[in-house]
Amino acid sequence: MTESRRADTGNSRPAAQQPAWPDPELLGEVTAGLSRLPELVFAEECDRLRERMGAVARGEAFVLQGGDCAETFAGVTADAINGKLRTLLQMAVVLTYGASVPVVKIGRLAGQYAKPRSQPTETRDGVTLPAYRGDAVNGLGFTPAERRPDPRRLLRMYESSAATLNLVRAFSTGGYAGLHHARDWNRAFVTDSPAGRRYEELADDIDRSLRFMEACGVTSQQLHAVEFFVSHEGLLLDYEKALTRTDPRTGYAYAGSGHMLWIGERTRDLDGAHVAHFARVRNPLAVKLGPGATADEALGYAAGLNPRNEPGRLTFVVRMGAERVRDRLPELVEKVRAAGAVVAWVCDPMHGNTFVAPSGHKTRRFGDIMDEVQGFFQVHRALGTHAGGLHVELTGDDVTECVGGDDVLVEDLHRRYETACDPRLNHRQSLELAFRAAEMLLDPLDAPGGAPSAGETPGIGVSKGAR
Ligand SMILES: O=C[C@H](O)[C@H](O)COP(=O)(O)O
Ligand SMILES: C=C(OP(=O)(O)O)C(=O)O
Repeated sequence: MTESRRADTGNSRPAAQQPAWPDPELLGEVTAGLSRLPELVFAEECDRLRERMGAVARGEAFVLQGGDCAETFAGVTADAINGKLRTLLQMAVVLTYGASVPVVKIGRLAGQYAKPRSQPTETRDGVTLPAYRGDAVNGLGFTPAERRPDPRRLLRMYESSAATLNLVRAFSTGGYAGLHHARDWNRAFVTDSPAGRRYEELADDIDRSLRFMEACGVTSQQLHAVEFFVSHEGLLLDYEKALTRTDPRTGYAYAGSGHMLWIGERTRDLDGAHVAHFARVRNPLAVKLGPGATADEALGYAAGLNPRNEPGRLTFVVRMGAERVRDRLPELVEKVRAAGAVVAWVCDPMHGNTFVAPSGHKTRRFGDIMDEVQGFFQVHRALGTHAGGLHVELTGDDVTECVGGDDVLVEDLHRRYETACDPRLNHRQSLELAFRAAEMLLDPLDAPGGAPSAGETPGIGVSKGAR
């Protein structure tokens, strides 16, 4: 099995992290079928998100991007999707209200079905099989049949994304996402936590403000709907290419698979097929930057992916790790600014802080996550640049995958460890992160930062997953 192969992306660059599809003929049939299906998102929506991200790049707004590490086909249920949406909306309300900043809301949703992996194979008890690469490629079960890449899964990716997006659209425009329901979003969750109680108080404040506005005769449609976008890693070039469409209005190509696509840490080779492919589409794009990213690379993405230097086209999602963000980030930000490149800077405090607990679970400490967020805000405050947003892996479910925050201990990890790939924040941890981030946005120097919270054991664990 080869780890990478050339995808037919209209260029002959090497494509990293592509599955070794065993049946090229079947792959061809599937991608031909996909290319006949309607796009999942519309060019106008992508343009609108690019405008919103332009406000982030100019320092006028903040972006919250979040959702599963790996969506699964079995996870396409109304409860699971609503839980993620409500969690994101609650976090956005906390940030908007707490820090008085408009928040652009983007899900890691409706397309996050493929994963890049550190190793192409996995070995258990002497048996070696292909690594799980997301439901779009193979199954999580550790059997040869499950782990065999099957291109028909790309069709299920499309269908699952369409079903999810349908719910997202209904949710965001059907009334329930309006601010009048801010309290209701909390109802289905366990509210008996410090962050849950704090949220209830905030919802009271919002209710009072809305009643005041209504009493003054102020009504706005905007209070009854929410603008919500979807994003995923643009990893599987066979799928992305099949979903690329030309916009008849302008003649530009758009990725029809999601509003925003990001290029991952493992596929961001400036001479690679991912950068070449996404340079051709008009969607807003992001590139993940790990601790090894250089300023020259950052400038290369700016030149290659945003040659017109359009605000909102390019976002850098920084995932350096709590230990490195304060050392590594300033040089990148300074050189990008000095070159006059307009980008949005977003913090992913998850991917540089992964380690394996003694129980064998991949996890992250809430304290490390908050420490990286604080370091990110501090760097931008010191340089006078805009800390533009957060990119987090989360779920509305009451999982035990990340330690700390409110109540998850290392001993608890096995209780509800349900992720198909990396550990996610649960609902309580997500809310707590939003409250703390809102405080940091106001004052990154004095806000309570990354001190370990109850339940965390500093110093446990090995194998930092920096890349
Ligand atoms: O989500 C990110 C990556 O796909 C993930 O961290 C890779 O995990 P691995 O190092 O276990 O392959
Ligand atoms: C793979 C991911 O992250 P990164 O590319 O930063 O490792 C991810 O966000 O799912």
